[in-house]
Amino acid sequence: MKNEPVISANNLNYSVNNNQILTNIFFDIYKGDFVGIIGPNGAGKSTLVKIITGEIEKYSGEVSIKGKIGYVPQVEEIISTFPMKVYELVLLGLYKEVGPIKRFKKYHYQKVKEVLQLLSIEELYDRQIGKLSGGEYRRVMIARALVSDPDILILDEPEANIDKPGQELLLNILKKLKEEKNMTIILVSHDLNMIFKETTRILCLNKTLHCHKNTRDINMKDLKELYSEDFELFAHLNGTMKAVVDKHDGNT
Ligand SMILES: Nc1ncnc2c1ncn2[C@@H]1O[C@H](COP(=O)(O)OP(=O)(O)OP(=O)(O)O)[C@@H](O)[C@H]1O
Repeated sequence: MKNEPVISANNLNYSVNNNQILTNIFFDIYKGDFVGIIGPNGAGKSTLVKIITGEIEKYSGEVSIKGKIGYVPQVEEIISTFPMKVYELVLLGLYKEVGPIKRFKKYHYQKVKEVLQLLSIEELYDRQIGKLSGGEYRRVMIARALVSDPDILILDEPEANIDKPGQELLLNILKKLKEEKNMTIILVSHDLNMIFKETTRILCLNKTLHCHKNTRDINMKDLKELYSEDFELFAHLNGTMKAVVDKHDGNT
């Protein structure tokens, strides 16, 4: 029998100004799951993530979370004039633990070094964040999410602005976190190649939950339903994605 879920949504509904954004969402996510959340633009993926992280509080239904969450939000522009060094940004990930009054201790700085090392960016420790490349900045944001040793890591479109080698590196890091720490990982992404390559479960979301299955059980029908008539174009634009889908598509 499986353990208790670490994230559980029970009849979750969310609307803003009478605009229904999420409807009747039920799902359970278990420790060590590597979950991909996919769906078209405006499907409510980021909204769902913000509900899980607690950023959005006024929803109806129940969402229960067991464990500490590390969150890498969708790409924000780097404010190049903002005078902050990489280690200072990563330390902000420990802010909840240290609080507004206490100062960071030596071991907090050590923790920052360790997490930068894990992500192979230790040489960025002292760099100004405004001088980082887009890919470097993404990894620093992941470091900030990981520095507090979360049980659950949530990443919202982390592949944006990163080149192919950078994406491979990112996937390898996520794989390592799952294998070595049995971390629960949630990855929101439009890159279906990336999603199909490493995730174990997929949530297909478009305002309602179309399906929640093992990645290997997702088929073309599920994806066509999710992306509707735009799917053929979408598949074409994604190029090799179709091959990945076909590989998994044992039923049609
Ligand atoms: N604060 C808000 N006020 C009004 N509408 C909102 C608000 N936040 C989100 N929405 C709407 O909710 C819907 C879902 O948005 P959300 O950002 O969650 O989608 P998404 O699936 O993450 O999209 P994308 O793939 O484009 O990032 C959109 O139609 C969006 O315009």
